[in-house]
Amino acid sequence: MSRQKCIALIAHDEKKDDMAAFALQNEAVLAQAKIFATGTTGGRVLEACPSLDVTRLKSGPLGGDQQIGALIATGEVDLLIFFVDPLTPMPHDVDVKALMRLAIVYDIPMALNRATAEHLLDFAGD
Ligand SMILES: O=C(CO)COP(=O)(O)O
Repeated sequence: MSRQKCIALIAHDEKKDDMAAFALQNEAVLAQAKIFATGTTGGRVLEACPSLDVTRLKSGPLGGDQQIGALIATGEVDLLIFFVDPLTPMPHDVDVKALMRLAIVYDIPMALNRATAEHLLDFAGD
C-alpha cells in the first residue's frame, strides 16, 4: 500500500483569507492527506476545517519555511502549496527563496498561487 500523501500549505498574510477559502473548498481532497503548515497558516486552515490532519510548524519568519524545506529534503512532502504575496517585502525573503529552491531541487510539484493549486489538487484527487 502506498503511503498517505503529504501536502505542505503556506500563505503570506495577504493571502491567508484565500488559503482558508481554498482549504474549505477542497476539504474533501485535503482530508485524504497529511498536512504540514507554517504556524499561522495552519491555524487559519484548522479554523476553516477543524477535522483536517494539520501539523503546525513554526511561523514562517521564525523558521517555518525552513522546516518545510527540511521536510522536502527528507522526502516527506509530495506537494507544496504556497500562496505568495508578491507585493509586500518580507524580512524572511531569503527563507522563502530557499524553500522554493529546495522544491525545485527535489522536483516537488509547487503551486505559488490559487489557480495552480486548484489544478494540482485535481491531479492529487484523481
Ligand atoms: O511567512 C510565511 C511564509 O513565508 C508563512 O508563515 P505563517 O503561516 O506563520 O504566517
